[in-house]
Amino acid sequence: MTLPRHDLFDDVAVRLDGVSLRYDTSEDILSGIDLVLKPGSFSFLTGASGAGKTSLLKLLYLALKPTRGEVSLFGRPTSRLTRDQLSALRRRVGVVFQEFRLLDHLTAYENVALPLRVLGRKEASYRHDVEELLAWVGLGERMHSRPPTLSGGEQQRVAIARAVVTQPDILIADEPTGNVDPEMGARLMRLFLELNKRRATTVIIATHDLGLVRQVDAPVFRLQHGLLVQDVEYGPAARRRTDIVKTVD
Ligand SMILES: Nc1ncnc2c1ncn2[C@@H]1O[C@H](COP(=O)(O)OP(=O)(O)OP(=O)(O)O)[C@@H](O)[C@H]1O
Repeated sequence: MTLPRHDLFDDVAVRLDGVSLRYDTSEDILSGIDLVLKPGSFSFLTGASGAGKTSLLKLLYLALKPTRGEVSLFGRPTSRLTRDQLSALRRRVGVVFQEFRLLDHLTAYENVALPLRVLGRKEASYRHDVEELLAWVGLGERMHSRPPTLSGGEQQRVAIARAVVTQPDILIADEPTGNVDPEMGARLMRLFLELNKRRATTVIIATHDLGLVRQVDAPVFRLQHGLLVQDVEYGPAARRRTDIVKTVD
């Protein structure tokens, strides 16, 4: 019996096979990228400004189609899916955008609740969860404030709460600590780690903040000249190994 292709990859959250991306320019921004993210994994994506991090994330949350190659989510190749099938897959992916994309005329609470309203949920069924989530990200006191009156770090946390309120299987965050000080950056990182551990959410975070990357033992994928390499180990365990080598020397 021949299995449908997606059954072969059921233990994979995200898979890229030979993915290339070219905008309307002559050069590939991303070139022949292979990537596998296991369910429940936590990883970083780094690379210089303009290396293609945001572009790669857009492919992962199906906002862009690759020029060549295949993007599969949860074992399903996406290139031939209908619009409705793509929407269903996208609902399992939470995104924290680089520029937040909050609605200024809604309160923090309303912004976070919006994805649930769009899904047709009644407020009584989610009010408690949304309030609890806002308290979890440290915004219990500010939940009725509108984004323009919140600091960058507070807006960032609203964006994170909104991305996770539907309990996505995959969380994609683009420079989620770009607008906060190192202390807040470390706090946000703890939120991502907790989410990853509590719900086994697959998390991938694009950042060029290597200070942040060094706090966590997680694979680091680096984009360079359109290629993806996974050879960088920045986390505490990697540093301990380096220290041992130094001691032996
Ligand atoms: N819609 C687009 N049309 C044409 N070129 C684009 C488009 N979006 C991005 N690019 C180009 O693709 C390249 C990669 O951009 P991308 O935003 O993915 O990089 P990045 O690594 O996320 O950068 P940064 O760290 O500065 O956010 C850049 O040269 C950028 O100018």
